[in-house]
Amino acid sequence: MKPLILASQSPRRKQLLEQAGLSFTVIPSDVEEKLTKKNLPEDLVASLAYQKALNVFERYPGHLVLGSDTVVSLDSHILGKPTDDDDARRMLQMLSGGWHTVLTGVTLLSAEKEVTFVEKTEVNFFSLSEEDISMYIKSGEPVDKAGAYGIQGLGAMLVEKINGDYFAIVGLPIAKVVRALKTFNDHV
Ligand SMILES: Cc1cn([C@H]2C[C@H](O)[C@@H](COP(=O)(O)OP(=O)(O)OP(=O)(O)O)O2)c(=O)[nH]c1=O
Repeated sequence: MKPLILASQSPRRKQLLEQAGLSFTVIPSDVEEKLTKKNLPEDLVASLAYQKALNVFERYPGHLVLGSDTVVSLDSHILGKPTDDDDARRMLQMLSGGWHTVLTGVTLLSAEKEVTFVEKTEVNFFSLSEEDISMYIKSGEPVDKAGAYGIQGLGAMLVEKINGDYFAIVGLPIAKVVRALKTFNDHV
């Protein structure tokens, strides 16, 4: 297989690829993420994952590049990373006491082949008091995370149930990524 590049600044994605025992280099993309309202969340994460992969592939055309993007979707709202504490509060209030969907788009891109797919996981939050939300925001954890929480950290305390792939919530559906990578084996 061609040398693999993870086009992501996310420490969680790096950790998941390491957990899978893969050798790779991290080169974050410099794609500016725009959450356009008109996109369906599926289309948005697929498009951003592709843009991130392409951005790095153009600099390293001899490599196999992995790009990814995660958003939270609730009714017709798409939640990315909060812009500040007030935005994090608004998001956590919206997510309190109900189900939402976490969508993670993945693109694998080499000179010979491209695969893009979207993984959806349903997450049910406990009802959160204002105090729960304030304490969680104070922890600083919401800052760089879609939907203003991280299930792998303190955010685990907010979650009553999930339906789907836990690792896709953290940022990468790792088992499906490894299976998709195997389809690139012919293209050495
Ligand atoms: C919902 C949720 C999201 N997240 C994270 C995963 C992603 O890193 C982040 C969403 O932002 P992304 O824009 O998908 O990724 P990123 O900016 O961290 O990294 P890059 O664009 O370089 O790949 O939210 C968690 O870590 N835990 C969670 O429970």
